[in-house]
Amino acid sequence: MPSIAARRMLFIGLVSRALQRCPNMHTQPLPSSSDINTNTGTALMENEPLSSSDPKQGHVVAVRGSVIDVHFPGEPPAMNCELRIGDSGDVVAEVASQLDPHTVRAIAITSPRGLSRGTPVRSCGRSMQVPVGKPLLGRVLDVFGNTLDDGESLKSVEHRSIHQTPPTINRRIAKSEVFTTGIKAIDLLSPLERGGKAGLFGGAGVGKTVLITELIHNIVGGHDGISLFCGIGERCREAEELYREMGAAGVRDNTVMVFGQMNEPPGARFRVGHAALTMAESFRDDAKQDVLLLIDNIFRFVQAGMEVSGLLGQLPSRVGYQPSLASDLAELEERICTTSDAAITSVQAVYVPADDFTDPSAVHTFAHLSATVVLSRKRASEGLYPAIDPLKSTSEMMLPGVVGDRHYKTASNVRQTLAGYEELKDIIAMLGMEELSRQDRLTVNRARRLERFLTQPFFTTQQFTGHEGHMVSIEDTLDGCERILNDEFQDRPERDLYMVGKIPSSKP
Ligand SMILES: Nc1ncnc2c1ncn2[C@@H]1O[C@H](COP(=O)(O)OP(=O)(O)OP(=O)(O)O)[C@@H](O)[C@H]1O
Repeated sequence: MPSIAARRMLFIGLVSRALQRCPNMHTQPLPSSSDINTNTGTALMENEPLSSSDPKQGHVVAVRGSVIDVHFPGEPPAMNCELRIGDSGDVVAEVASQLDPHTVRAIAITSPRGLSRGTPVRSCGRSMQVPVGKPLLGRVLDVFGNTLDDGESLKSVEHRSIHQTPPTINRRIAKSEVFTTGIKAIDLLSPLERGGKAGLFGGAGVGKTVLITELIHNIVGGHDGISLFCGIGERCREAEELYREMGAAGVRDNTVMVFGQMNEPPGARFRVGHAALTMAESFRDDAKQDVLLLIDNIFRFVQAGMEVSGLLGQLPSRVGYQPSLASDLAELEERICTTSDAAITSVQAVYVPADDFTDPSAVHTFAHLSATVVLSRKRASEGLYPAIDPLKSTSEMMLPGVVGDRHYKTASNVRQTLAGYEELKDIIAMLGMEELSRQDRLTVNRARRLERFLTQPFFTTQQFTGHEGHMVSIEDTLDGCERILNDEFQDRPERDLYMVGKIPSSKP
């Protein structure tokens, strides 16, 4: 057994040998912030010719997947500065760290295919920019603001940096106003906040995308502001479907769609949320219009950040996530807020890996939201769609002063009844319904009818379910729940309440 001193010597030897092999890796002190020129001068025009004496020009010294090390003879560009690589500047990268006074490490936002050592690089002298303003309406864009539809290019439109600071505290306002969706289970148990952030949490295939599409259908038509859909790391097919559905619903003219889907490099998926927020902020701050921001899926943003962090060689933190998970997420989420000008209301789908709600990505996302709608695999397997878990879904709006006494009381009674049924399930499984007291049997009867009443046929699923879609007002939802809790449907079959909209009034 070698002594501690011998083991320490062995470790030091290994480290110094590794450092000799990669002389660029952290052997030189990182420049202090005063060494780095943050004002990197005027931006280079896209097709400006390169000149070998240009201090903004450098060359590639190493390429490892999406990680590109670039040497600049002069001062290196600042963090987050956009780099154009290759003679035509086709490959775009963003400065992610500085290795020594003349070398930066960048993450490719487009595919780095074809790059080699010595390839010329020019610094744009500014961070990545996207187009903003009214010309974006009705368009489908990528992370750079390039159009993905057949319409005109947006190159001549005003551009703005994707990196913006969140509004200061004195510009923010907090209002408690409910944002109705027409979906019974959401409006009753976890009402969304106007100008707030709501999350739709669920594992794979429990109905997040269907729910977000239905929200678009129900809200966008009645919303008199702008809607912005941001697709992060999901399937390209979903983008195409959404584009068609928006056209069919006649709401595309007031909508902007931005996509960085799963076939794009991690750098693009990591930055597409920032690009979408810059566009949303321009509508809020300049046009003073309310914005509805739908994000599918925020977990993919976290995942892209994890990939970028791994490529940069950072040590992973808990469950393999990037050490900067909390700050990456906060940087994005804190920009979504309501100011005295207008509001950004956001609904975000959150994939929960392996249905584990203690996963750091889910835990950190929870912290930013004012309403959480949790989707349950068990309910989905029973066909109780939308598979919203009534006991786990919550909202900060659920206060008598905000939603009103009647709503608060009905929602509490519904939860209590469903929680009571949950507790009785084990006893029923072991001993059967006969062994329950009369009161418990009544609870089971009400709870099963409530569960069925809270299912809802969606407009977006009517092609394959055969049930016609319904939007239900909160009054009709409260009325239906109260009638079930008052045992009006005690003797009616449960299936009569399954996949219906409102319950028709019994009064003539
Ligand atoms: N409200 C609903 N009514 C009927 N079927 C539904 C409903 N919601 C979801 N489903 C069924 O569940 C399937 C998966 O839904 P969806 O694609 O929305 O899941 P997801 O959570 O977004 O999955 P992923 O994480 O894989 O993207 C749908 O194709 C559909 O068959």
